[in-house]
Amino acid sequence: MTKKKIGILGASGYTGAELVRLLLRHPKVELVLLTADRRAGQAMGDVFPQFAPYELPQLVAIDSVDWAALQLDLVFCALPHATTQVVLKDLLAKAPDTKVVDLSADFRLDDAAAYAKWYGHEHQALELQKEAVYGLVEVYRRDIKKARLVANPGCYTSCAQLPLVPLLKAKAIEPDEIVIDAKSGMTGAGRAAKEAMLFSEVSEGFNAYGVGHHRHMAELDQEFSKAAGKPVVVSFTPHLLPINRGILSTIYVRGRRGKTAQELHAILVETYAKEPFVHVLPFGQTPHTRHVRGSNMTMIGVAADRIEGRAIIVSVLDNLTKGASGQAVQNMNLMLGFAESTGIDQPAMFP
Ligand SMILES: NC(=O)C1=CN([C@@H]2O[C@H](COP(=O)(O)OP(=O)(O)OC[C@H]3O[C@@H](n4cnc5c(N)ncnc54)[C@H](OP(=O)(O)O)[C@@H]3O)[C@@H](O)[C@H]2O)C=CC1
Ligand SMILES: CC(=O)N[C@@H](CCC(=O)OP(=O)(O)O)C(=O)O
Repeated sequence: MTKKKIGILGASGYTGAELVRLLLRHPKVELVLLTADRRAGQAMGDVFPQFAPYELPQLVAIDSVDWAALQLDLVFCALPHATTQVVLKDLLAKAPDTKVVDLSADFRLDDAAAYAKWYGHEHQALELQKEAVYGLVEVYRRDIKKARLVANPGCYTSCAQLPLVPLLKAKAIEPDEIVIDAKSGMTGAGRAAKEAMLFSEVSEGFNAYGVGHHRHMAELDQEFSKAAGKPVVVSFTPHLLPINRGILSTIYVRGRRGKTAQELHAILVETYAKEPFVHVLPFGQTPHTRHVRGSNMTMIGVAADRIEGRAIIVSVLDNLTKGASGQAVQNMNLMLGFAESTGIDQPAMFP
């Protein structure tokens, strides 16, 4: 079988490099286009020495790409939000048969007004915003298979949605009493240098940020409202953890109509019994970020709170894998008709 032709926009960033790492082992695709901005013109192996032993296309500037001539089967877009919508509008106008998995936040929100409110400007590609399918595979698998443009979910939001969406759909928890206390490793902030991200300023410390106003609340509200069948407003606080990879969310919920923590656990066990990338631990056990590092797995633990009627859920994933590039490859596998786990079934690196 001829291999599918794949491009990665933003291959010199963290999620772009993670895509290259995963796709080098994928038997059904070949990487024919890698783009960069500041690093355009360089070899991938010069930017990331771990790729020097492999044959890869040189990094090029997006402006130099002839989309109509290339006719790629699928493009992963790993660019900053806002830039993404301009680039993809142009790409899909010139190559309408190319499929796209977008890792940015640009196409995750269904509503133009919500986008403008949370991102501070009008969306530049409203038609594409309407067309995009939200790419959390465990929830939208059937729609993703038919989609041309998939909006890969956010890393923080995936970590919270995987335990909470099934519980909201089952009407097993109070939608108005969800509290998500989330901590992310530093690669979540991308590779572009910022003073606040220096080792000397991040190591041996810990802080909350975006308190009460982080943009990921819009994505959580949207997806939780769909799952609950009524508007949900969620409490979510992100923290910057001085580790490279990983997100751990501690989530506080109240069972509805007397549902116990054991019953919530049973719903998650049943929901995910056949899912390759979500593992629910035995009741009372909780996961560590090391259990998922470098893998596409999400691990979920449920325990009873001492406060009657409440439960504590702990969910972990690797922000660069299930939180971004692994999830994106899972989406690609569905969109191109491959087995869903192809190229992303490696277990975690430990320690
Ligand atoms: N990091 C994470 O854990 C997650 C990230 N995301 C999202 O994925 C996207 C990529 O994130 P990440 O890989 O972390 O980001 P990085 O900052 O690490 O990489 C950004 C990439 O985009 C390129 N780029 C930047 N500006 C432009 C521009 N104006 N035109 C063309 N190319 C440009 C950069 O090129 P160069 O380096 O050569 O300048 C680089 O290749 C973002 O939208 C982010 O929100 C989603 C989930 C998780
Ligand atoms: C640690 C850190 O800074 N994390 C980023 C989220 C990661 C990301 O870029 O994800 P999205 O694509 O979902 O926006 C943040 O808080 O904005």
